[in-house]
Amino acid sequence: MKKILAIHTGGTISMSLDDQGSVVQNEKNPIDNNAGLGLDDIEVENDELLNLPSPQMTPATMLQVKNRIQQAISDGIDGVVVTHGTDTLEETAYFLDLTLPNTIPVVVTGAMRSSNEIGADGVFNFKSAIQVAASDAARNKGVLVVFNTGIYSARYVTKTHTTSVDTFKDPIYGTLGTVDHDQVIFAQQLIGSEYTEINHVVDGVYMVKAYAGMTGTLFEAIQAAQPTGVVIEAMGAGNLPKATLPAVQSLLDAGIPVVLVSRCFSGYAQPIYAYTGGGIELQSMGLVFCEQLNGPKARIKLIVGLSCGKSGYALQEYMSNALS
Ligand SMILES: NC(=O)C[C@H](N)C(=O)O
Repeated sequence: MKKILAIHTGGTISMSLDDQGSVVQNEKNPIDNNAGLGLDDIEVENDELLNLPSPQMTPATMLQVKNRIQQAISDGIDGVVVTHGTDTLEETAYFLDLTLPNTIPVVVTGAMRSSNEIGADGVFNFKSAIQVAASDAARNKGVLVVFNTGIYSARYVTKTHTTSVDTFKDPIYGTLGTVDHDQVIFAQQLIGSEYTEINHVVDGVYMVKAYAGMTGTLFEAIQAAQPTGVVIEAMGAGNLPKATLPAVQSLLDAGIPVVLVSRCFSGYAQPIYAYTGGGIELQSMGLVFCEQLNGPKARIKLIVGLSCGKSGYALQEYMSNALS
């Protein structure tokens, strides 16, 4: 019999609707008793590690989850499920993907409707995640996100809708697979995987989104805060308004790594344009293009890279390698 560890961290999956119609936290997690799962051939052990709405997750709490999983791997567990709030689920999932060895299945899930709402999706997603975590086919696929029958790579998956149960999508590659009743089916392989050992996380990695008419003000404020790194969600394929350039140059001159992604929902950030503020100029200034990641994920990767001591060329290579 496969043994799966379910690590609960909070979020709507652990919450319920009160008499006023507000979604509130519970002291006792309603899904940690395995009731109604109907999975007699899988042993599930529950660990209430955290009980946080996911906007309160931080890189430090992500590290706590990573350390708990690493301990479970040493203890010989067959697979791990992490339940999590959906707002920052993609960040924790990618953090785990970057920092855990790619061996046993590690599956992150959550819910969009709290436990006592009509059509609550928590138990269904929890069951699907356990099925994937217990599946041999899910090994060596990196950290996975299972939601509303879809199986996604943690590297690309993102929350696309504020309330729909069909919120998680991979805008570049689609699903890796699906959970259909008792079957776990994979249609795609994971290409490339790299894991980085860390035992602490750096602070001071900021993220800012570009907009029409942007000037250097936000970059100056960030520089005044003595950042360890900056991620910019640039426009289109990777361009910035020219009024931002002196302040961005000043960050680079101070030796602060500045990573560029696109603010577009899908596609790749690439140095294509040669006009002032275009990607070609930004790359020659020293900004690092991070091709396929969205802003929050590029920020997680920069935190992981800096936390394991990477700098200079090694950090640039790490950030621009699309397959880790
Ligand atoms: N659906 C959810 O889990 C959203 C909730 N605000 C959270 O992330 O904790």
